[in-house]
Amino acid sequence: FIHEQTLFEERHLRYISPLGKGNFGSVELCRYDPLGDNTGELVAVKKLQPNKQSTVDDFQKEVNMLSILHCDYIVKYRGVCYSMGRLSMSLVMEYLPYGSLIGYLENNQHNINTRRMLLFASQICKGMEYLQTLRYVHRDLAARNILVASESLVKIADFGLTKIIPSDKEYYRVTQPGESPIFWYAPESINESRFSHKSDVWSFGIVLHELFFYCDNKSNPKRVKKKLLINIHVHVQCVFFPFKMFYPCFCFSCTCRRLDTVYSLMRQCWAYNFDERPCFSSLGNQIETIMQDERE
Ligand SMILES: CC(C)(Nc1nc(-c2c[nH]c3ncc(Cl)cc23)ncc1F)C(=O)NCC(F)(F)F
Repeated sequence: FIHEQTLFEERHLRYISPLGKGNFGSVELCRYDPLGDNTGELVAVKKLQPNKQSTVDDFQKEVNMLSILHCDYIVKYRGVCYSMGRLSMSLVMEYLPYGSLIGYLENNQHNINTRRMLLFASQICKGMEYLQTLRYVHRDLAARNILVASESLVKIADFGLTKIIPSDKEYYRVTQPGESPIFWYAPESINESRFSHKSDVWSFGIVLHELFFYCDNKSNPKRVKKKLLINIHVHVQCVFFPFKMFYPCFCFSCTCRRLDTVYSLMRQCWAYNFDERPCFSSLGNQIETIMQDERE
């Protein structure tokens, strides 16, 4: 079934530049300019590229899932654009000028402070709490999939891998795992292709690491893992217990007086047994508490 969808006419959608390649599609920056005088709004347009992994049906599901999300911490869906006589479809989303969080951290690593990163972390928590109320499992929570809307607002984006947990289960089992970003995956997701809100919590722990300890390339998760892959064959424990890998290179670009409390948040998210991991509301409360302390 098609939700009431705002229709963008292809002839008014002016291509500006490529934004990037996400799950199942490339996203372009366009201006929707029906008046033809360049006063139209900038939008991010995700074109479907049906391939072995994704069909038009999957894309329609992603559109339907996004179209019902209304949350300050989730990228806004604007509508759809049909082209080639409804043969191909594009997803139109709001354009956020500051780009992805990972790019923002790389470009601003020396002038973002602990308070701002705690604020971003609590906003991601709130966005994930909202998704959980709809039984959505994001399955690709990572700083590359968070957008920066302003100096004080981030939003969760890229719902290409998101699944809805059936009402009679507490997890979603994926049949054909795609090119899995295993470094952000919980052990049960790697071992059994099992995804739940608690596997999103594990990924949130990695995002916390990206936020707080992303001070330069050498401590960024992918490079740390690559270095390990090159230097030694990675023991299971290194992938499943990121803290074993990170602790030594916990460097600080920000003088965070609360290393132990932020680090304990990550440790909670990285509990091997998913039942022992906190839920997003508990994580949100703990982050708010650290923010209060930071204020004193
Ligand atoms: C695949 C795509 C395009 N990649 C990028 N988007 C944007 C980017 C910059 N501003 C944006 N406004 C809206 C949207 Cl959907 C993307 C962007 N900037 C850089 C990207 F690599 C993307 O969707 N990434 C996930 C996201 F970053 F959105 F979480």
